Amino acid sequence: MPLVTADVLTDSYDHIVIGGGSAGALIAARLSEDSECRVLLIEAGDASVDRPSMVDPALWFTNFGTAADWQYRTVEQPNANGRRFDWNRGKVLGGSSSIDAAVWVWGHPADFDAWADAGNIGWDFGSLKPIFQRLETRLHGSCDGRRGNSGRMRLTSTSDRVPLTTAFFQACKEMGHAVLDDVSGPISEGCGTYDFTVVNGQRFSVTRAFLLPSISRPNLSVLTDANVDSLIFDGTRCAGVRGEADGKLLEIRSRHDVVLSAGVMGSPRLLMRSGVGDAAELERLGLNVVANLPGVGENLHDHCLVSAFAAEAAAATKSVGARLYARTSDGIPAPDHEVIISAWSTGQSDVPVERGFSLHTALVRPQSRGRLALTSTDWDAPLLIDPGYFAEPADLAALCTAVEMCVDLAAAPALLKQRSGSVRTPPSSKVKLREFVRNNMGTYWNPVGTCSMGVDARSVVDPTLCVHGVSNLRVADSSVMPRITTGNTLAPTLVIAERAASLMTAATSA
Ligand SMILES: Cc1cc2nc3c(=O)[nH]c(=O)nc-3n(C[C@H](O)[C@H](O)[C@H](O)COP(=O)(O)OP(=O)(O)OC[C@H]3O[C@@H](n4cnc5c(N)ncnc54)[C@H](O)[C@@H]3O)c2cc1C
Repeated sequence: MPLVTADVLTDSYDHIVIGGGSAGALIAARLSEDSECRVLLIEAGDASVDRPSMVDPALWFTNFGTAADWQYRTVEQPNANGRRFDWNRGKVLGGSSSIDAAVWVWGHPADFDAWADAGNIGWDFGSLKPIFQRLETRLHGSCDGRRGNSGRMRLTSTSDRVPLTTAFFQACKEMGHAVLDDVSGPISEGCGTYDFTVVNGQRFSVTRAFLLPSISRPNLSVLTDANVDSLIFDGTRCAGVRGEADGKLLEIRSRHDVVLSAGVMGSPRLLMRSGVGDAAELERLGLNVVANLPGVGENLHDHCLVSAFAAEAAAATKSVGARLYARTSDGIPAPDHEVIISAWSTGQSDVPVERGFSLHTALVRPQSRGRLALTSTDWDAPLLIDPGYFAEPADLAALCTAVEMCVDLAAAPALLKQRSGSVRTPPSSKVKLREFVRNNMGTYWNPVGTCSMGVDARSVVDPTLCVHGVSNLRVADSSVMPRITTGNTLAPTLVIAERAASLMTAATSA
């Protein structure tokens, strides 16, 4: 891969993009389509995306705890019986899209309409739908005007139905849920198959989709193994970045906007280290205040996932690729939980892992909010990461109801036929079920929200993704989501990135 080294960098570029992850890789590729625009992309991780653990999507979790994982860890969660959680994030070109589970889901239209209703003009579903379509190519399955067929992200659908998939759909039907064509595009209530960012059995990450086809452009410089330490400000104008690569200190200027795409932890961290954040908190740490933005690091939230049910399967099966979106109560604008069926069993029980199946459920419209903060100005100091799991009691209640719905689903006649031998069910008493959920839930790897987009005093970026109170600086990644989407977060993050690139191109050519 033609990458640059620190010694060939020039003193300034038109744009500097910090973080070559999902959003940053796309933005750098898009901005460099203008051959007059010199773009520098800086990534802390390396470029070895051809290691087997990244090429084979089934090995995604084997990247955990390696050098390609930032290996963040939350603080103790009082509502999860004091447990701490490992939060994996990709530290490699392509970022978390290089180590994720490769599921592709747009989200529910109500998610984006709620962003727009909060004052974020242009972020309603109707406006974003063409961007989702423009991003994707669905290699199998119908597009029928709803989905895209000429975008860079190539998707494989799970259209080959193993008996377990058919039984899952039948059981959903028996429980009164709709059976849909697919649940990968705009989410509706019901069950269906979904798409993966996988082509011919290999991961099709953002690096492959966007960066590799652009990387030999003379106006695009991609520097890996380089850590950005802070932003340079001339007054309140962001003028460039400071960092380190190959043991060399870097100080590089940017003519136009610097784009912060360092992810849900990296972006607020760099803002705060550079003097943009809650003034009192920054002063306490001895940092100079450039802009008082109390919302930086606030609004951290995540989906949480629990394995609800496992059973020995009547026949071994390989892949499933189906899920259900449903509601735990009436009166909410969209489904609030997702049920995933997997062709292996999980949990501590005598159900054999390889010859079992499981139902997992995730709370996909959580109300709880946490925060991220610096603990010190030392780069190596751990971040304070508090997702605030179940800070709102309604979240625990909803996840318990979702687990009960999984148990009922597993008892529906169609799935009952797929079971043989041992099963693992959660406790039936309400009190014990709450304990079960507190003790067994974990991250669904979708944290967002720490540089929230909006127009109120707690927001960090405006609807054009420009940071409030300073100039020449945008944030464009999963951190700007004001509230999490109902599905996994890669596709919406790429929509944010596409929109950021369009807004920037329009601004520089104006
Ligand atoms: C294990 C796992 C499984 C997941 N599974 C799915 C899934 O199946 N489907 C789905 O839709 N979503 C999934 N997600 C979520 C999805 O991957 C993320 O929402 C999305 O990739 C976030 O993109 P981002 O650009 O915000 O951040 P990232 O992709 O994490 O990119 C941030 C980049 O910035 C770099 N960086 C950070 N700090 C600095 C610095 N100081 N200097 C230079 N570079 C820096 C990082 O190294 C990284 O490359 C998963 C995530 C994980 C971790």
